[in-house]
Amino acid sequence: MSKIRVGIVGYGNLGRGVELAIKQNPDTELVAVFTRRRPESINLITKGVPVYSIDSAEEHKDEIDVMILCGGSAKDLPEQGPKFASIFNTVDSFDTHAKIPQYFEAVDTAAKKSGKVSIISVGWDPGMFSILRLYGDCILPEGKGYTFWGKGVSQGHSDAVRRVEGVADAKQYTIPVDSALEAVRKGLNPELTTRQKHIRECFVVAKEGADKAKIESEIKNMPDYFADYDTIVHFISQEELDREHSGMPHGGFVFRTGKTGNNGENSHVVEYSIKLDSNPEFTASILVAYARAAYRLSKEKVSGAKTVFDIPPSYLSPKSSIEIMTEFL
Ligand SMILES: NC(=O)C1=CN([C@@H]2O[C@H](COP(=O)(O)OP(=O)(O)OC[C@H]3O[C@@H](n4cnc5c(N)ncnc54)[C@H](OP(=O)(O)O)[C@@H]3O)[C@@H](O)[C@H]2O)C=CC1
Ligand SMILES: N[C@@H](C[C@H]1CC(C(=O)O)=NO1)C(=O)O
Repeated sequence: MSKIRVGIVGYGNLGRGVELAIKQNPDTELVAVFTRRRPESINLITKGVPVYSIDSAEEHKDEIDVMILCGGSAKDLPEQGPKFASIFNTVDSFDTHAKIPQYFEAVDTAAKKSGKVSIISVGWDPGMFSILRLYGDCILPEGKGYTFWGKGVSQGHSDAVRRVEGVADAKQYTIPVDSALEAVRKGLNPELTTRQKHIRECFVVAKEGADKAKIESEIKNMPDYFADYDTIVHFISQEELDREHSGMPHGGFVFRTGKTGNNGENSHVVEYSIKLDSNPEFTASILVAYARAAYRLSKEKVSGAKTVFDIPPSYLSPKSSIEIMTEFL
């Protein structure tokens, strides 16, 4: 059986994660990586896979079944998402939550015109956690939903900080407020603002001569990323960032608390959790599973933009539904 031919656009943390995830999925193969940098400067883990300039991607459109877009959501995907949807079947991890509606429309217009399928905002949040929130909302309509992340490294927020003028490198930690988390776990159904649920802590390497006060202000006031949070900014050296903050662990929780019964006499607390050693490698594994779904949808001549809500779970797996249903026994 022929393998699903995958391309990667953008070779950063997520791009490397996808390269590794493809090795763990025998029905897929990595065909090529596309980058905005000099291709010869990119050292892949997989020998023999070509690296091309992003500008040459269309020349390879007949060689690739699904292109996985690994650019940053803050600046890259708003342009790359629609552009690549006009040429390839795509999967991406766009995670600027507030901007997902307009991103969906832009990608949908391009994909419908090209007859391609594009699954957007794939990952764990948005992505898997979105699905868990939907289940909770549907199953316990008389209830409340809560999402907590961390403590861990948000790739989206770290990427957004790295794009600030004067920043050479950065990592952002998301820290849940313990008292909020415990109140939810106890089923107290607290009313919590965004600011009451998480703190954001950034470790930033400033470029030589950069205006640190301006950088700090731009971070703390950044709409959709930091403006609604209490944010701490530390300026450190590149050596310290590399030494103390090289990992990208993360994790999170999705809760649903609700009542059932004639007079709401029965209470329920549903909790899902993940604990990740590598945020990018875990996210990449989700992207590759959805690349399998995009491939199957393309064979059914489906086109346009889709979210994770539109994808039958069985399309993620190389196994049959019945096999999956019983294999845990
Ligand atoms: N939905 C979800 O659950 C999740 C979503 N994400 C999303 O994934 C996005 C990508 O994250 P991540 O891979 O960590 O971001 P990176 O900063 O590592 O990479 C982003 C892009 O920057 C370029 N790049 C990478 N390294 C360098 C470098 N050393 N010098 C110059 N350019 C570089 C690459 O493009 P090029 O090769 O073209 O230069 C790459 O595609 C995040 O913005 C986030 O939105 C991440 C985790 C979870
Ligand atoms: N999209 C996130 C994945 C989770 C983590 C997160 C956060 O820490 O704010 N929000 O969603 C990421 O880029 O890591």
